[in-house]
Amino acid sequence: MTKSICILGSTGSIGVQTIDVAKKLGIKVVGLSAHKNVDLLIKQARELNPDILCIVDEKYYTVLKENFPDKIVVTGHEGLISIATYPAADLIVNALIGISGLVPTVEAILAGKRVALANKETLVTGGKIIKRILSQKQAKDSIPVLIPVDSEHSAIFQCLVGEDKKNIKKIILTASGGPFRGKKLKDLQSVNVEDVLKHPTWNMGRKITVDSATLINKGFEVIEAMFFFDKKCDDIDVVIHPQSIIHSMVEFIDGSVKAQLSYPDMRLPIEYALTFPERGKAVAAPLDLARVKNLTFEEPDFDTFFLLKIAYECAKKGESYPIVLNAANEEAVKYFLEGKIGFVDIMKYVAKNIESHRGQKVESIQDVLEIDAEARQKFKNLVEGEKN
Ligand SMILES: NC(=O)C1=CN([C@@H]2O[C@H](COP(=O)(O)OP(=O)(O)OC[C@H]3O[C@@H](n4cnc5c(N)ncnc54)[C@H](OP(=O)(O)O)[C@@H]3O)[C@@H](O)[C@H]2O)C=CC1
Ligand SMILES: CC(=O)[C@@H](O)[C@H](O)COP(=O)(O)O
Ligand SMILES: [Mn+2]
Repeated sequence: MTKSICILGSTGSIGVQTIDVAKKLGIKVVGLSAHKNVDLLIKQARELNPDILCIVDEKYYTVLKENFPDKIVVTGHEGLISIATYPAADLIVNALIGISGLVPTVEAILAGKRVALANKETLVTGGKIIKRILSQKQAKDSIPVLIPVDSEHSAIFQCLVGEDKKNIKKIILTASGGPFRGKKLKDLQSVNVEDVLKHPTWNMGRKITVDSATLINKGFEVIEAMFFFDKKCDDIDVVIHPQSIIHSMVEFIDGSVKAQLSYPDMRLPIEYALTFPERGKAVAAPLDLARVKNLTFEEPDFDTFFLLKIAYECAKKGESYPIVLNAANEEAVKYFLEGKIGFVDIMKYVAKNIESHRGQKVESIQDVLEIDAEARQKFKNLVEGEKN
């Protein structure tokens, strides 16, 4: 059972819930990181007394150091690596957003750590490289080096305990459908940030909430599932399930389907990642299906939410395509949240970035980071070019 953890991104939605779960489980938190939210990081550190703290935005270093003169205080991207490889931690919880989580995941694995991975962009962008690194690491025991925190992948992981992967016929990812389920493109032209951030079932950070509204989040989860469970994207389906009670399913070759259910509460997959192969105390409310009454399912609308279709195409092509998809999307979401582009523009500009991309082989993390940087610049040129 995990005894001590570092949390990369402790001040975010997953990070805060991880602290709650760690406290309930009596797990020691020895390292915390934030990007800019130094006030919350100080509050968390006062309560948890970790050994090491990282504030990525270096202008807050002095504030942190003055508050914790006797602690290790690190900054910037290098600081994240210090947290990700901190000797006293059994397990690293990666709760960062975007590709910022990729190198810390790689460094943690190379340092012999297990990683509870919420940061799906790690596998979207670096899945091929991570898979190669993991294949070279002898698993110390039956516990995988990378444990999924993403609710769907945790659900699949739970369904696969005691199963032979060769008997998997299909993975079925469930999706809430987001705040605009049932809408058509013509209805989405004037939706604003507030509308987009009203997720119907989950309370999450801003970026993933926007990704759930465009459904690219589910596209990323298809790619994430490919790497977690060694399946091709053709064997990974998406079904719209508005209640978010079934967190995903596995269909086996004999036609039997296993599912994992609970109320939508991320503390459950977080706890499972921290306690696997045991189970912890119940943090999520016990499920009362009689109260839920209906569990409904629909086909995804790939025409309106075409980024899901594009994500499948990128998943099939692999190599640089998922990296460009993620980079363009990260930039587009940032522009949208800053009020610089509209909601439908997110999908339009990301699609344009992919259309004009000429695929490249990816052989190293350096390749990933270069392709990412190039794609971000191309996105900016595209948007600025259209504005001028
Ligand atoms: N929230 C959820 O319920 C779920 C989230 N996930 C995935 O988990 C990950 C985290 O999501 P969520 O908790 O919602 O995100 P949040 O935006 O709520 O939190 C992100 C955390 O990362 C820090 N951070 C942000 N940008 C950077 C950066 N460039 N470098 C270093 N640190 C950074 C933030 O610091 P600061 O606070 O200072 O900005 C914060 O601590 C994402 O990959 C998401 O897709 C998956 C399933 C569910
Ligand atoms: C809680 C979680 O895992 C999120 O990824 C969630 O699934 C997003 O909701 P959608 O199902 O709407 O994408
Ligand atoms: Mn998810």
